[in-house]
Amino acid sequence: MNEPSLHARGGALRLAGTITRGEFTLAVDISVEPGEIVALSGPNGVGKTTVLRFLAGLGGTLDPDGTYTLGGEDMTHLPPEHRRLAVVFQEPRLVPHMTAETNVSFAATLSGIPRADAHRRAAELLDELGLPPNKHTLKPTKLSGGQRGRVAIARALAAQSPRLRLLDEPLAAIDAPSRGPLRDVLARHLADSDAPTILVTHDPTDVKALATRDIPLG
Ligand SMILES: Nc1ncnc2c1ncn2[C@@H]1O[C@H](COP(=O)(O)OP(=O)(O)OP(=O)(O)O)[C@@H](O)[C@H]1O
Repeated sequence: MNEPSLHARGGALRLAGTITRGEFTLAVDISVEPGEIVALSGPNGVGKTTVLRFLAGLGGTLDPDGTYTLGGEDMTHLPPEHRRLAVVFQEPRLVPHMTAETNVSFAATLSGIPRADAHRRAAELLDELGLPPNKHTLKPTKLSGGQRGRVAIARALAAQSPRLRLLDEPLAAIDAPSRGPLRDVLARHLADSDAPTILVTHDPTDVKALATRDIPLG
């Protein structure tokens, strides 16, 4: 039986096999080492988001002969909430009844950070990502798209020791002048992490600044 992996060690990602989502199928063979940041590239519709959604447990199936492991542990049937992933999806998926800061601190506490530290960490991350202090206590519906995007990035960086980071166009909603500084914030935090990271982006500057390797799909 699969136990919650709250204290499971990190390790390499191995994903191989055929992923199916509705009518769409895609053969993948992806390995990412701890600390590696891999850019998943390819044209619109090739299946980048499908791969990330499958890894997060949000949809899609892997053929019975396929492999999805982290540090050797089979993740295929582990409930999403037990996978210890840090994710940024194209739609920010914030918890609607929580404030910006609570969305971030909640992710930190779920990862084992004590509540007081989690609040401090959330405030620091939101500051670092340029969310004005008077917006920290607002709920997502009171924030702009770019502000919600900043909260989603902060949330993905708040969890301690995630086993895998999945970043799907993390800077897509960010205005052009802020993109460079936010890319630097992301780069700094990712450099400190032992988790394997998969980044999906159409921006070559992101790939150059953030990724250590490119995996073309299709
Ligand atoms: N909910 C869904 N159910 C079934 N098929 C879907 C669904 N969403 C997308 N698809 C199909 O899956 C395929 C891959 O889509 P996906 O979003 O993974 O591509 P992508 O590489 O991330 O594209 P983009 O660069 O445009 O974001 C597409 O052909 C798309 O039509």
